Amino acid sequence: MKAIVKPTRELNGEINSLSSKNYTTRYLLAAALSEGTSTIYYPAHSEDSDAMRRCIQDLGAQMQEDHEKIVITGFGKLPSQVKELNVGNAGAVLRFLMSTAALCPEVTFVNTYPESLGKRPHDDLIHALEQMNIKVEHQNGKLPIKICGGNPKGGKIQVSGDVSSQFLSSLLFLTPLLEEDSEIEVLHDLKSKVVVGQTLDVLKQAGIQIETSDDLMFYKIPGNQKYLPQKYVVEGDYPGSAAILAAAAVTNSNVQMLRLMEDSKQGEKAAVDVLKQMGVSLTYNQSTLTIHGNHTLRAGEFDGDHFTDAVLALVAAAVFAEGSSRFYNVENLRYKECDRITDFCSELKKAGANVEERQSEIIVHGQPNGVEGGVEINAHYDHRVIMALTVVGLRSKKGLIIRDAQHVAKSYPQFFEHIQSLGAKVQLQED
Ligand SMILES: O=C(O)C1=C[C@@H](OP(=O)(O)O)[C@@H](O)[C@H](O)C1
Ligand SMILES: C=C(OP(=O)(O)O)C(=O)O
Repeated sequence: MKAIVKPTRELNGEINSLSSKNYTTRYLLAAALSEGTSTIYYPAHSEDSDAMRRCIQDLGAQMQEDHEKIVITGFGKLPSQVKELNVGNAGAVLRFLMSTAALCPEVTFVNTYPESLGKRPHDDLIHALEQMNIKVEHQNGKLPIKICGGNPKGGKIQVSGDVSSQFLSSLLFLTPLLEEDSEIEVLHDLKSKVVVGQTLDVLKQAGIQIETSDDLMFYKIPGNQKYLPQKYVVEGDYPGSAAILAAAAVTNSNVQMLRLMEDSKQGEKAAVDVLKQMGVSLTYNQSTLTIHGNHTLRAGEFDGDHFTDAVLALVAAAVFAEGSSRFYNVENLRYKECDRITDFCSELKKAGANVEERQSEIIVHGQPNGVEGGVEINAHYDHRVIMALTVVGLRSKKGLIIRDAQHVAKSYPQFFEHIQSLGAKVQLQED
């Protein structure tokens, strides 16, 4: 599918924000690891969250879903002896389930996106699993990956956190179920630290006890715990909504976004502060966020590790700011659906943006008069590239054509419908 994005000066209206992908994947897994019946209200529907649904069902979770909730009876620590799992292109789902799969004798994660997830590294998690009596067969740390488990053991575990926080989150889900107590030490750095807070939040709601150091680098996890069956309510999604906010920030706009909690633990909530710092007016009234864009943005310097999945959308906004912006501490964007520094910058340059890349930074020289556009963009299998380039296209002179725009469904299938409903001139065309 192609998205033909035309220059658009105004966006107005109200959007019922999509449900949080990161909370949905976590609640689904916590429900599956419980032996009782849990209910999740307003779960997200996207390729990634559907991948988690499908895999936990393959592992033996029973589920029934209607338009508002999903009722799940979990398998506890005794999943079905499934041989193969397909996570699609979902990194978090793969990494979280690599630990869960160790409760089965032998599970192979297949490689269905060789050009995207197939290129992402999982070595750090593999090394941690190997310390737990789990044998892992892999292709240089990449898919396909076979987990030979059956009898995983807790104890002292070290895991590196400088490529992805998902490896640590994965271990935090499995270790409470093991017979032995565990201690997890995070080596090097911990990137995307904020999202570990969401893991701990969900584990706490599921009745799991974990002692955590203040810097989130050390954990004590008692063994023999049980996930309690629970009622969970999924809040709105900041990473996806950040793209709508960026679109509103680069146009003349008056947009309300419903269901975005002001006290959310999602790191990408920082998109609100970043845009405020760039001079955009944003206000909350309970959980409705109103944004007024007036076509004017100021540049700034931002530590992108605090809002990993919103960096691309905010870089897109900075493309139109007065002055030069710097998004630093973002090296791990290189290990996502594509290389979100090199690949993203090359698409931005095609569109006419003035950007520079460093190993762990994106520098944007703003062009308040807009970029040229008039070119075709390669999506690189990346939903966040698609959304960010849509933002750029709205304020380009000749528009943009985004190829393979169907990949937006990885996290936000309604993105184009939502932005069209605000008045964005976007046409979708099947190939
Ligand atoms: O734990 C999670 O659900 C996620 C963690 C982050 O990944 P990294 O820790 O690899 O940065 C984020 O980018 C991803 O979209 C979801
Ligand atoms: C990187 C992302 O997801 P994942 O790592 O789960 O594939 C994302 O949603 O932007």
